[in-house]
Amino acid sequence: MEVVMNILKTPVPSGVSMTLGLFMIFLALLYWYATFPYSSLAQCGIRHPKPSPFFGNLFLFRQGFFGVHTDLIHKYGRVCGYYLGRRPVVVVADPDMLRQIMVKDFSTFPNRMTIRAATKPMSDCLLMLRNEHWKRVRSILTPSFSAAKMKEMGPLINTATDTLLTNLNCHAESGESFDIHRCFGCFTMDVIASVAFGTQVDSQKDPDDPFVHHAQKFFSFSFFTPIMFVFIAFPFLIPLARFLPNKRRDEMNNFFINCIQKIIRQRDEQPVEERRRDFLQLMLETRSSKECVSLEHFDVVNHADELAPTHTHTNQQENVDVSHESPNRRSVQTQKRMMSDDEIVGQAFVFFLAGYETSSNTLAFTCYLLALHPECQSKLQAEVDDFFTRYDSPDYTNVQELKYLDMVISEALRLYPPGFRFAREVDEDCMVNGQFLPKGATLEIPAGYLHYDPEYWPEPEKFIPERFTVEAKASRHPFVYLPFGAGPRSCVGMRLAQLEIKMALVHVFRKFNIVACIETKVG
Ligand code: HEM
Ligand SMILES: CCCCC[C@@H](/C=C/C=C\C/C=C\C/C=C\CCCC(=O)O)OO
Repeated sequence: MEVVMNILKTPVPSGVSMTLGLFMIFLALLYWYATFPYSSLAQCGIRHPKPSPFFGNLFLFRQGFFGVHTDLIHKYGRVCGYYLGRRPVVVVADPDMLRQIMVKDFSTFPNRMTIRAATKPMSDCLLMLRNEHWKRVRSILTPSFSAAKMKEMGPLINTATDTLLTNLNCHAESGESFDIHRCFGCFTMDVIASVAFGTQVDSQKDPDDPFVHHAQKFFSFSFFTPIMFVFIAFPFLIPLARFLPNKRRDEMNNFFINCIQKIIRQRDEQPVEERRRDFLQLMLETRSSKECVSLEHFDVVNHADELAPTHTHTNQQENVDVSHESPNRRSVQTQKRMMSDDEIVGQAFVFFLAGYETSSNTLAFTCYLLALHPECQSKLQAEVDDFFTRYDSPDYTNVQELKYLDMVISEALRLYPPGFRFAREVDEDCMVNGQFLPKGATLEIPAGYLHYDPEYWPEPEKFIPERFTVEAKASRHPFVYLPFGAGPRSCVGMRLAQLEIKMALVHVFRKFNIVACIETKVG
């Protein structure tokens, strides 16, 4: 008692006890902040791995998405979850549920995952736009990828292919091994610059072409940087991100913005009759447009067209009627068919990037697979040789006769989908196929996982173009093969991608055999 009394008698300075008290309250608040978001998935009955405070399950993804998706789905089921920082993510690998989300209930899920750290011009591009803003821009752009427009692109792509063949011929004659992916990157950059912007970039002739250099800089972005961890743990700080110095990001953004603005100035200075009706011109003409664009029966890129028979079975696009949208999202069904300068630059930016990276990867992986499967390569070469007994050169219409080529490309896209995962946002609490989905969650579509799901793809690791015969396609669920996504928000550039890939490969396999070399990483 004596000791206790002595202790009680010793007066604690009020400043120390106050600080101690405040510190304890701070710790309690910090613990609450660090843990409170991590109940939403469990409340919906969505199973998920145990999240860590502040970062959730972020660190699962250190080695990429594919392995994590496979582990999560095997352990927690086809509808499972995780926390990307504080953001609840529902992984949906149920094909029927995907059909509902991406097509049937599209008006409930029209938006992608929000990336609040995005800066201009990325933040103005179609990938990032939302709701009526997205619908207006998408409806303006869709016609530039119509079948009629693709027919006009054929000669331009053939010109770029001539340069590609010249370069490949130099490599062939040298007898040296070379990086064919780099050749294809320069080819696809030339194609997108030419067909979309009427600009000869000629990156195939300039090994240090600035367009290719800056596009590569964009894709070398690393998500796991110290400052990203701060923003993931404290997302309310993200708006500050755009004010933080980021030399690499700003240099890349400014390069594309300045180049695109220069191309626009050159186009505006051209006599009207000399202006080519390309993708850029279509956007520029909306600056003074008085037209309105109807959004009620929103037209989409129809995957059931003749160029991509692969997709006729997967996820045929219907004209989606979005006029029945929920009251709080009922949109104005017509809007001014206009685009701001920032929107024009934003679309040009994403088309350079998307047009460069995805198609060049697909070309390179297709050649890699054919190099490792010479019997398939010979079968394709036989089809190509037969094609050239009937035609002098490929175009949008006649390439559709090359059925085996389409099967080879489809199988390459299954094994190596450039868009291996993409997302939709849950803007309101809702139910899909009996599963409650909470507002604010992200729905993640694991295309890469679906493409290797043994339930739909026997021996999924094997390269078997015959998986895409008409009969095989008809017997498979359409939403287990999503190389270009599905529904009104699917890839707007699919037709152009398919056309340039097919035209390039027809020319390549008419003239060359592709073989692996000692540097080829097989696996
Ligand atoms: C092999 C080539 C390509 C592949 C595999 C591919 C794949 C994809 C995928 C998976 C998506 C997301 C679809 C969804 O969320 O349902 C997408 C969206 C998009 N792609 Fe592609 N793409 C390719 C080429 C291109 C090209 C050449 C362009 C432009 C010239 C392009 C422009 C876009 C745009 C703008 C979007 C966003 C569409 C929107 O949000 O409305 N893509 N692409
Ligand atoms: C939407 C994911 C697949 C996009 C494939 C697209 C290529 C785009 C090229 C550049 C954009 C780079 C990254 C996209 C950043 C965020 C995407 C939105 C987030 C999400 O939906 O998960 O090919 O056409």
